[in-house]
Amino acid sequence: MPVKIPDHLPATEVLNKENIFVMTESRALTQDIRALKIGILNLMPTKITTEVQILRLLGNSPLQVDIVLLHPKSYKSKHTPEKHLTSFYKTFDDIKEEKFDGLIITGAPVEHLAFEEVAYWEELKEIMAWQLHNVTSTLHICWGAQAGLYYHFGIPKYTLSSKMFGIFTHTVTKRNVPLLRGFDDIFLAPHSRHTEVKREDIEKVPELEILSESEESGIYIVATKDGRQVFVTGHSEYEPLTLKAEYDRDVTAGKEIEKPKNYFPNDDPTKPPVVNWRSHANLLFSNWLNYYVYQQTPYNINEVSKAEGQWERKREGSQV
Ligand SMILES: CC(=O)SCCNC(=O)CCNC(=O)[C@H](O)C(C)(C)COP(=O)(O)OP(=O)(O)OC[C@H]1O[C@@H](n2cnc3c(N)ncnc32)[C@H](O)[C@@H]1OP(=O)(O)O
Ligand SMILES: N[C@@H](CCO)C(=O)O
Repeated sequence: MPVKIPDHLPATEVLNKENIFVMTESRALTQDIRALKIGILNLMPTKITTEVQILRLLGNSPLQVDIVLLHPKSYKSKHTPEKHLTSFYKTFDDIKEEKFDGLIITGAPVEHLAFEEVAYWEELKEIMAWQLHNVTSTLHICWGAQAGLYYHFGIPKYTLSSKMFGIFTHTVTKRNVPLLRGFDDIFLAPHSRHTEVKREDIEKVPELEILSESEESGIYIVATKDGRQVFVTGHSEYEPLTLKAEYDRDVTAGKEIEKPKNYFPNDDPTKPPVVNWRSHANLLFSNWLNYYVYQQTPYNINEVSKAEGQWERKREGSQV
């Protein structure tokens, strides 16, 4: 939430320059507040687990958030009970006439396929095209990020020689960006993927900025300069035992799999992992929700298509 301060307090200018959100008294008096409408396009096979992980992070804010769960109509999920989907989920057809303040597109275990081979690719393309004019900001996670970067900007994914699996150290590449507000200089986040996107491909796209990366695990956070699309290649939302579950699953299946790096104490899979990425996950989601959704989206949700990116607003010197 913004700090509300007197109109001409000198701190306003200093904090504005640091992108710390302050609201003058006159603006606060005229501010209307409503619940935010956030869609979660859940592409994971472990849908119920993913719901909990994402809702836990979205719930860590004083803002009211209305959640709409979405699944692809063009694909029949093998692992999620039909009853769960019919009870709690909608499809794109149900909501395409509506506007959303935010949309989250999850990961999916389909990296081994070309994007075009994914059963719901045509539907996802439609959703990604729709999102440009009907959602204020979209947060893409892992495969969702690769799919978004490919669909919107033609950025390819590359197969890694071994799975990027574990907890990795990241640094802030671009300072004073609201999404990274309060981030430590070095912070940790989980990765669990067989593919990557490359810096040189992203740097060719003028609309994109690399916000955070890791020496070991590569690109981590990329966003459009207007903040309306955010791409995160890791899984900050993962719970303490999620990587262990993936590791145990692959060991049981007799697959060749290395232990997740920097995860088990002394690299001993019989010991419970120590969580060191939770504070980062909470900050990433609350910054996105606050600065890229709440502060940007119009009070009248039907005007979402007209929402401006925050960088443009800042340049014009107007109050967000
Ligand atoms: C890179 C990232 O984004 S990481 C995020 C993905 N991470 C995870 O999914 C971790 C949890 N998943 C798992 O542990 C496993 O996928 C399991 C245990 C749920 C299932 O494993 P398996 O039975 O070996 O795989 P299976 O062949 O059934 O396919 C798994 C999933 O792949 C996806 N999938 C596979 N082929 C396709 C395809 N052609 N088109 C679309 N989706 C596909 C589906 O999501 C499918 O599950 P669903 O039908 O329930 O949605
Ligand atoms: N996180 C995924 C990677 C595959 O896309 C898994 O281990 O299932």
